[in-house]
Amino acid sequence: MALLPVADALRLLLDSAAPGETETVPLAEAAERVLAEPLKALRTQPPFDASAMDGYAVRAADVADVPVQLEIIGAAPAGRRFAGEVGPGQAVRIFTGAPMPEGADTIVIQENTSSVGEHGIEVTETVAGGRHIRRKGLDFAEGDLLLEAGRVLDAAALSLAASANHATLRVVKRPLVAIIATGDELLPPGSEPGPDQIIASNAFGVAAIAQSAGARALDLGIAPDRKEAISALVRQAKDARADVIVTLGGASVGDHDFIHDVLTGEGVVLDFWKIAMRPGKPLMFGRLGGTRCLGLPGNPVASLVCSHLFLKPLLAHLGGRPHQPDIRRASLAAALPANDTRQDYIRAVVEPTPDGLLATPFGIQDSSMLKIFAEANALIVREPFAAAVDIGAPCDVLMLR
Ligand SMILES: Nc1nc2c(c(=O)[nH]1)N[C@H]1C(S)=C(S)[C@@H](COP(=O)(O)OP(=O)(O)OC[C@H]3O[C@@H](n4cnc5c(N)ncnc54)[C@H](O)[C@@H]3O)O[C@H]1N2
Ligand code: MOO
Repeated sequence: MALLPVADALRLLLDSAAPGETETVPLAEAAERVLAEPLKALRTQPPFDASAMDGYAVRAADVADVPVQLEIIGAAPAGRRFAGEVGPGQAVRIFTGAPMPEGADTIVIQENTSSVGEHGIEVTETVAGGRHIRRKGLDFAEGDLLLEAGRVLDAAALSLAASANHATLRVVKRPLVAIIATGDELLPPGSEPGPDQIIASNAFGVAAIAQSAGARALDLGIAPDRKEAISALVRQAKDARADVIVTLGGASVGDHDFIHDVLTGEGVVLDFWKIAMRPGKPLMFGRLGGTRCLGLPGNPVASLVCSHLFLKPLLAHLGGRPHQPDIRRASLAAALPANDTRQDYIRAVVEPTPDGLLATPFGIQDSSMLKIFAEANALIVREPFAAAVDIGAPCDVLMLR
């Protein structure tokens, strides 16, 4: 049977994947969350004409000719306005952020004054009317639209929401990803493996990728290669109301590869199984009601490459986040042979040179090899049936970091 092209698999996977439920969170917990509804200002900022400088609130007409002496009739620190009115020949000591007193129409900064006795100043520089005054509503007015729905709440957005007097924000719920490892040979890190056992590694990288896409990861541990044991964890994932269930391993066709049977047995309707990609050929995707199920191949590099290419955009869509793979042009530092039927993702180091990016592929690309994956910062992407190419040929690279 012909393998499904990567682009078709991605289309099926993202079909109808849209942001789901929303929740209200305190502002202090809203960083990097996705705003679920447009945000309007609950107040006007500044709520009054305010001084932008430390100095004196005066009448511009009084300081048209300098030097001139003025009488200080009071003070206006930030948070406490001067109650009276500034008359001719008078000034009010004022500080940045304080409301402008009645009668004054400009600010003389204190550097342009000197003290005269206990209650007077001499103004040494003239200043035009309206200087150093922040007008009421300069930043925003009550009712203004401040942030669009879908905005990822970065530093400026959070401070703006706070300034507009929102103590909580309505955000898109972070999708929950339940991760199930499978395999009799697997033990968690920190164990003492027997002679035929290895350490389970995939869940950690997959969880990290899920979290980088704004999701929560729930590691349900390792099921042995028994259908009932795997089914039990799939049900546990359902009970936890996972939006996405990810299984690791058992996706291929061996005698101990049960994921296909378990998922379909649990009622999963498969959208696809096996795609034209290396690594990652046995990738499986289906739906169990509203829950999406992604069966990742067990080989560690296949698990992670499939997570970058499929799980990440799926979670971004479900969480209402933008997702744009970072694909760039580079030239090859090594010749590559002709490609076969599968789209190839080749671990490589991409580095800048005066002539542009240079991509150096690792020589051996077995999909069990994590060390070179950790050294790689990119994947060279080769189309199915791509012709053999020489050193220096252009190529596409998917940047990973
Ligand atoms: N006859 C065929 N055999 C295989 C095919 C095929 O098309 N026909 N495909 C190969 C490809 S491609 C891959 S990828 C693997 C994936 O198979 P599975 O998804 O069934 O994975 P497993 O057999 O369970 O494990 C493969 C390998 O990865 C190790 N593994 C599994 N889970 C983890 C984990 N959580 N952490 C670390 N390592 C893990 C496992 O021990 C195996 O060494 O199938 C090929 N075979
Ligand atoms: O996914 Mo397998 O790792 O293509 O070899």
